[in-house]
Amino acid sequence: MQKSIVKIENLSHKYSANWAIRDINLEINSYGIVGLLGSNGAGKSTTMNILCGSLNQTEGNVYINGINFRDDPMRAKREIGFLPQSPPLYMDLTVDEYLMYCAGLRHMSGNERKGAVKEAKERCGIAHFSNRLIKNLSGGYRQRVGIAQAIVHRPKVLVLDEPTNGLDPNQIIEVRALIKDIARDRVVIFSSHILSEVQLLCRDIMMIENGRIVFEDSMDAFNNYIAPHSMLVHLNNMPAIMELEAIQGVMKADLLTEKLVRLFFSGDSGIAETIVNESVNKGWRLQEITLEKNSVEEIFKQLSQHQSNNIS
Ligand SMILES: Nc1ncnc2c1ncn2[C@@H]1O[C@H](COP(=O)(O)OP(=O)(O)OP(=O)(O)O)[C@@H](O)[C@H]1O
Repeated sequence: MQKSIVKIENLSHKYSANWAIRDINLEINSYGIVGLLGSNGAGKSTTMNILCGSLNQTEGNVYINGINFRDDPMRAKREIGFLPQSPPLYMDLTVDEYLMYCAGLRHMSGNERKGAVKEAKERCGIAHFSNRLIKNLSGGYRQRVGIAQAIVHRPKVLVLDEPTNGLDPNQIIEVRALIKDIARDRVVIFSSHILSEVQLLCRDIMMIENGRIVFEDSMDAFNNYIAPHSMLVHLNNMPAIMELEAIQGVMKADLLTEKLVRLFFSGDSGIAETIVNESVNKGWRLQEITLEKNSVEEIFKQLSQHQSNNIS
């Protein structure tokens, strides 16, 4: 049977009296980016810290390449790289000094270190800053150095806790491109509370809310789940509601004002075009159509609701 690259089994963690995460299960069997999405305080950092061996869980097991963290933490840690929310950088070291130091912390031999640092710098696009003090780098380049320290020992699993937080828009684009490239030959677990970022980068998505998984599936399945199901239609000559509800694909029409109606529809993407055609044919004088997308908060609410309905 093929070993999972990452397997999390019934993971729970409690800080003093309060459970921060409860019964998290996850299995990753192929390379690519898995997004961990959750609002503030949902339990992302707790999950990631346990996954990297920085925090000892209260209950459950974490396996990296089949190695149980509890049984052999040293060997499991060799397979994993971690960039925490605040990158662990030494500002008064140069990029080379810092990465050599990190390779040493990863128990790489003297001979091995030089090649590994060179490779990590090239992969992260910082080779030209080898002798620059870290404090003299921009935020985006510091983040690249943070990613380089996390991959210097060539781990097959990389965990990034909100890696684009605090960067300017150009730096965000560059760091995202770097993460995409790095995920070609490893698993990257990436946390964010920005839905659009996770949608852009990730192959799979896991959503946590109040310490519990509320959604876990492919990005495609998620996008289907959150596809808009309603639209606002502004018509100068509003027809009877029954006439609107008779349009194929329209489930329900709610009249909001004399000229504004909300139409609920099933998953059909051609519905807007149908409305335009009907409006032209019947002289409804269409002014505007707006698809109504769910906000992240609404999605969390729906998913949490869905989960508690399933439990009860
Ligand atoms: N060291 C700690 N001691 C006590 N409670 C903690 C500690 N760290 C986190 N918590 C609590 O555990 C819960 C989960 O926190 P966690 O930091 O894992 O969430 P998060 O999803 O990473 O949030 P954020 O996006 O704000 O970083 C929160 O209720 C938080 O207040």
